[in-house]
Amino acid sequence: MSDSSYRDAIFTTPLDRVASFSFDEQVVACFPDMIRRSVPGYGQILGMLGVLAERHLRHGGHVYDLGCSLGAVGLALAGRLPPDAFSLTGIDLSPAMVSRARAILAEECPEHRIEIVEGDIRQVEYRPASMIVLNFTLQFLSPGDRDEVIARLYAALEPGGVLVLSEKIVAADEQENAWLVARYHDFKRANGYSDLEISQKRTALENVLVPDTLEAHHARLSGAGFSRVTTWFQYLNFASMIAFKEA
Ligand SMILES: Nc1ncnc2c1ncn2[C@@H]1O[C@H](C[S@+](CC[C@H]([NH3+])C(=O)[O-])CC(=O)[O-])[C@@H](O)[C@H]1O
Ligand SMILES: O=C(O)C(=O)Cc1ccccc1
Repeated sequence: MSDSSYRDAIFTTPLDRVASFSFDEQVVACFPDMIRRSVPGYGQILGMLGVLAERHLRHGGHVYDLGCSLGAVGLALAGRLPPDAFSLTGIDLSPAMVSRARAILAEECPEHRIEIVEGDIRQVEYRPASMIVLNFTLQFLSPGDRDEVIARLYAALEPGGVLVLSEKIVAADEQENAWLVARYHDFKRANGYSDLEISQKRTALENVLVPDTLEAHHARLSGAGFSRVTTWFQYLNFASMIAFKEA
């Protein structure tokens, strides 16, 4: 998949005015490279999603991949599970992402029952599901919309179902947060991004990607009814949680 992806050079040159980040054609063309160089643990999380599905997804159950971008979650599950093990609906708001995702999935796993729908995860009518994945998507919704989306996903999950939520996070303690952000910028530098790219991307993401604390995520998930919530992964200011609905 990354073979057909360009290197992310979006913020390499100085811009008079840095526009807000959006998932347009330019981002789609370099997205696999961008996300791998920008999200600590991205590849490891995808690998583990397949393992979590093997353990927690009811055989033949339905999966939602919300904010699916190029369909990486569906590809990861298809890489570990046979076609009869699950069906999956990926949903994304970006038309450019959706058309590219459809092409990738048709090419990579034509036997698996994976459909990609263009839509807003705040408005979809969900059908019963055994597993729901939000892999770095909730962070792009307005903070005021997040409780309701999680409550609706809880309602859509079958008893015994799981929700996996991966997010960029902020630490409540200012010093701890400053250290995490500084090391995150070191991580990006180590992955070939310049100081200019790091700072222009940061500006572009202001008010677009608004991170919550891990505590706020746990409180939201528990408040929606999930009986158990575990942070199973953290790498700097990026984390992934799994929430269980009572069987
Ligand atoms: N309201 C919305 N409804 C639907 N989609 C949305 C909405 N808002 C944003 N998106 C979509 O959420 C995706 C977030 S990227 C997910 C990576 C993927 N999960 C991966 O595992 O590769 C994460 C990142 O780029 O950091 C984008 O494709 C948006 O169009
Ligand atoms: O690059 C960043 O600063 C991030 O927080 C991660 C990211 C990755 C891809 C699109 C938007 C944000």
